[in-house]
Amino acid sequence: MAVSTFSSPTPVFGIAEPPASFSSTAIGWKQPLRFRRTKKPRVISCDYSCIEVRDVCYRPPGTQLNILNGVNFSLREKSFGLIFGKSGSGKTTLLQLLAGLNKPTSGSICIQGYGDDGQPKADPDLLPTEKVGIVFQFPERFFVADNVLDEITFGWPRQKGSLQLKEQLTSNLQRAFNWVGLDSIPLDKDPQLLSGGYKRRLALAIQLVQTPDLLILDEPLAGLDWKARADVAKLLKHLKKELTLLVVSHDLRYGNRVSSFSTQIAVQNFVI
Ligand SMILES: Nc1ncnc2c1ncn2[C@@H]1O[C@H](COP(=O)(O)OP(=O)(O)OP(=O)(O)O)[C@@H](O)[C@H]1O
Repeated sequence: MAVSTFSSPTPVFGIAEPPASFSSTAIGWKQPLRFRRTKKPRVISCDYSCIEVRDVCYRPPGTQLNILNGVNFSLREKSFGLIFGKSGSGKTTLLQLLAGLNKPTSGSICIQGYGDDGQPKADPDLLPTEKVGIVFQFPERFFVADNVLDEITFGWPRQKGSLQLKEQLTSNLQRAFNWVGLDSIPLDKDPQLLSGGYKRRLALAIQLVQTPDLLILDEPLAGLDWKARADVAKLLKHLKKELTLLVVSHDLRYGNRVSSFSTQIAVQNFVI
């Protein structure tokens, strides 16, 4: 498995050496690092932070074999990263660690702040798992409600005392609907009657209400037709302006085209 990161707002296909701070270790599958940069990074003279996975190993409890061995990568805020690797190489395991569903056996997952000189500003903080959103594969299969509003508010607190939190969530909901372009959809519509692309938008909105800093998407385009793929890819490109995106794919060809994840599909949309 390999991890690529991109910080360019407009991806253009290209290959470059990884920055010094970036390294990757093949996991299970001995694949050398593939790093594709889209453009020369802009030199931004201000502080910034990176989500950093440092020497992470994971061995499931009760087993003798590490699924992940010394994984390292750094993903700058508001950038787009891709985890790709063969089936069984450990992608899902890694995203479960990032989302806090499991803990690394060793190593750490943290946020490191840097000054404009590129030097770490202070000790890193552990990545707060409540700031990580995750959209699993085929999220629409897990829809439980019979209307859009109930679907999106399904996990909200039900207790009386949490009015302030609900107000905050409602305001976030409005923003999330605008972000993903769901504002024209009636809230009483059955989610199962939405098109494939709109179902994915709804799954994204559910996560965006919680205002994550990092949004992980497992195969976000899987099972969609070309139009819905173009639609969702365009949306992801838009979302990258607001938060950090990490996309997981088992399709190596998809990985090879990662830098055109947004642009190729946008071109396809343009041509058609
Ligand atoms: N709890 C566990 N105990 C033992 N082995 C496990 C456990 N969880 C996962 N594995 C094994 O670890 C390996 C990596 O699994 P993982 O699901 O992370 O791979 P993946 O890259 O996401 O695969 P895919 O692309 O097929 O979804 C697999 O061989 C899997 O069988």
